[in-house]
Amino acid sequence: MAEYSKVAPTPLLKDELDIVIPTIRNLDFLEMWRPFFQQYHLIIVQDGDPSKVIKVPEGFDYELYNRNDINRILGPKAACISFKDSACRCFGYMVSKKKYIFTIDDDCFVAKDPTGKEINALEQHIKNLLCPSTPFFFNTLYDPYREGADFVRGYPFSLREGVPTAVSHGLWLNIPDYDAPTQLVKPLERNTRFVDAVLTIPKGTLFPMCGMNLAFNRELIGPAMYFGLMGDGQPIGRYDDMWAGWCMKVICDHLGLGVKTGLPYIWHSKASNPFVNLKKEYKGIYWQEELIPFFQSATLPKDCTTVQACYLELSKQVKAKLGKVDDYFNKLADAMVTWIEAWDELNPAGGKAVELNGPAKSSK
Ligand SMILES: O=c1ccn([C@@H]2O[C@H](COP(=O)(O)OP(=O)(O)O[C@H]3O[C@@H](CO)[C@H](O)[C@H]3O)[C@@H](O)[C@H]2O)c(=O)[nH]1
Ligand SMILES: [Mn+2]
Repeated sequence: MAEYSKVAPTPLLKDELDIVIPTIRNLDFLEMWRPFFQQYHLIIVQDGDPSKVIKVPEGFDYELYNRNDINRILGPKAACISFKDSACRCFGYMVSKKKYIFTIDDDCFVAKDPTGKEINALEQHIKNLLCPSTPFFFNTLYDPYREGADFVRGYPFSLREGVPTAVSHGLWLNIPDYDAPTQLVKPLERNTRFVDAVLTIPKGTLFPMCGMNLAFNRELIGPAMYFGLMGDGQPIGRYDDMWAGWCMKVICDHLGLGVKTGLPYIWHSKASNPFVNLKKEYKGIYWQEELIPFFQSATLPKDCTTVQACYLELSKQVKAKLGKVDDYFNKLADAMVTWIEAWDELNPAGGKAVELNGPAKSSK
């Protein structure tokens, strides 16, 4: 079980954590994060036109991959990495060699808590990841491992050790991550509610995972964090993180790993165009009425004891049960297999990841 303490300072993990940023824009937002991010290595996944030069502010240690790099490193397997969609960020998870990942969008800024203090979102994610989760029994006083809280009366002592935390899902002030129809009917709605809580998502419960402010233990669950085929040439968009969240949660439940949501908050500054979003999402809005029952009833065999084995089994079930919903899911099932093949190629089991050709640019 990860070392954590209610009172000792949160470990920086600066040599064990990479920050992955998908981008089609400039990275000026890093200036606001500099106090919290400067000590960490950044993996920047440049989407769209690879000939565009993305300027990284001075003083950050980074590696940057554009589409040419992805194609060069993965060859034909690059087809599983989306183009012209934030889903491309998962390439950063694959090439990282660190134990932890934090991914953030380039229109997310430092938020303030109700006292006006700037929130170090990365520090809170690290706290969440180093602290156990409690998926088997709900603690009504929220996170029992937090200073000033504990397990409440009636909470089984046999369950109080908790389980390792695989994912920490943060939230957003200002522009909430709403779907296009909700954005259209509530264009002016802003999230001003700061809820001071971290919750373990109970076993057997799915949730809509947003990739905007997300951290995970790459060694525990990395191969399941495939942000599915979206964007250019695909019939759907803005379901990349949702797909990853559903697959990840089924696997975490099977392997006895925890998933948390709540703190930390970031300040989401830019509402993407609701009409463009509607075009990307509309098939997903009705497909998901079939996808959710699929994931809710998905079971994995006992002999699936690694994330890769679970993921490949899930891809088989996707093909068998969702292929009839739309041929897209046959393609997605194949892409899930390709993703695992590429992951294992770049991250040989047990060994250091193979240095395949390296990034296009880096600060080194
Ligand atoms: O083609 C693209 C578009 C964008 N990006 C980068 O991805 C993130 C998110 O982009 P943006 O903030 O414009 O979009 P949102 O609607 O706010 O994103 C939310 O919806 C989810 C869609 O999957 C996403 O995970 C959420 O954050 C920025 O960093 C863009 O630069 C891209 O790489 N390619
Ligand atoms: Mn955004």
